[in-house]
Amino acid sequence: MTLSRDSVLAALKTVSDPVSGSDLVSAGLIKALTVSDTGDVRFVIEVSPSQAGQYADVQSSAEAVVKTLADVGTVSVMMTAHSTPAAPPDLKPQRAAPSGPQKVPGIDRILAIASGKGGVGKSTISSNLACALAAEGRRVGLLDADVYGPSQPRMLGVSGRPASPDGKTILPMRNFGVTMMSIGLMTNDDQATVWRGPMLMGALQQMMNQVQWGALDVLIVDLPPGTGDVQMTLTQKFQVDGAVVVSTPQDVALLDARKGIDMFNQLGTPILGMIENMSTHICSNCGHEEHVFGHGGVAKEAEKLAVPLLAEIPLHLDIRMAADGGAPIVVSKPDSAQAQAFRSVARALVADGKA
Ligand SMILES: Nc1ncnc2c1ncn2[C@@H]1O[C@H](COP(=O)(O)OP(=O)(O)OP(=O)(O)O)[C@@H](O)[C@H]1O
Repeated sequence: MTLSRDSVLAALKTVSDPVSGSDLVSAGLIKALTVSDTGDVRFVIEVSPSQAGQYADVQSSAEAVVKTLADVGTVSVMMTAHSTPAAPPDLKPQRAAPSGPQKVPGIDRILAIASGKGGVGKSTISSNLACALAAEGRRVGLLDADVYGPSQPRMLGVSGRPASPDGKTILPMRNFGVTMMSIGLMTNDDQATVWRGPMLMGALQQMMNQVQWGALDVLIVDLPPGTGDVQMTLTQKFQVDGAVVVSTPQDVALLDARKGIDMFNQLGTPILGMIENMSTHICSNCGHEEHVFGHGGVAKEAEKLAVPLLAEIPLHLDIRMAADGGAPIVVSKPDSAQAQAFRSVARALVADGKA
């Protein structure tokens, strides 16, 4: 027998909601419930912050009741709060320093890889850069925060669900010298689309603080495309040391990249530079080069925005095949020109003390 979602929900129905008087499930407080094949259970209890005090014992009661179920594995419960409307401005001088972005213990630097538009190769760049930094001897972590299309497990050739032997911390995956965790591995495939702000915030914090990253020189965060909740939460809660913005040379991708750069500027995150991906197409048969998406667009944009152009990565069949095959080109064809393009970005970042 394997543990079913329904039996977990039935158990949670026996825990009463101290505010509405009904139970946690009927009150709609249980979110993002997942039950793995091995019976590991995770869910979020989402409450209003003004009422959070009344829920002091609810988290432990919910955990306890699920733990009594047959065939249950580890049980991981998170409590999150809805955001409330902003309070009226306090015109008195502030004494306590506002709690700004925090450093994560054990992680020396956080590097965000962003793009304005989807499908421009942000995840491909993240995985290759992570492997290239590992090849430079750096202790590298890769957090796949792309809730809408997590791809790092496939790109790094790892599968299965992350284990949590003590029910509190999560063991990351590891391959090619890179320690990897994906938010996508915490949910069922169809759940990612219903994630909302507070849940994302809770999940991102869990990824940062509860994953056993070990000591890292750099944690690369592969962000979802655009300028949404994940970007905001990451930069507001954690000290992000730099962002790399990936774009193709096309006008439409560049327009979105500009919005991304603008967002990081507003949030005070240093932009380390831009990477032009799919810069030029190199035919894998004859080596002929053509500029499928135009040429030099990102270089011009980088100059205009006064940020460095870190690399121009060609559109090459080998890069796509390596990504789909679960071993990034930096690992599978380390001597190729394409792999060397990633290696030089990694070397430059290390030389600048950025990674
Ligand atoms: N330089 C390249 N040459 C060949 N194929 C590439 C290159 N860069 C990316 N690709 C391919 O393009 C597709 C999209 O890339 P990727 O998933 O990295 O993009 P993304 O920006 O992370 O997308 P999403 O927004 O969906 O997360 C993948 O199939 C990948 O293998």
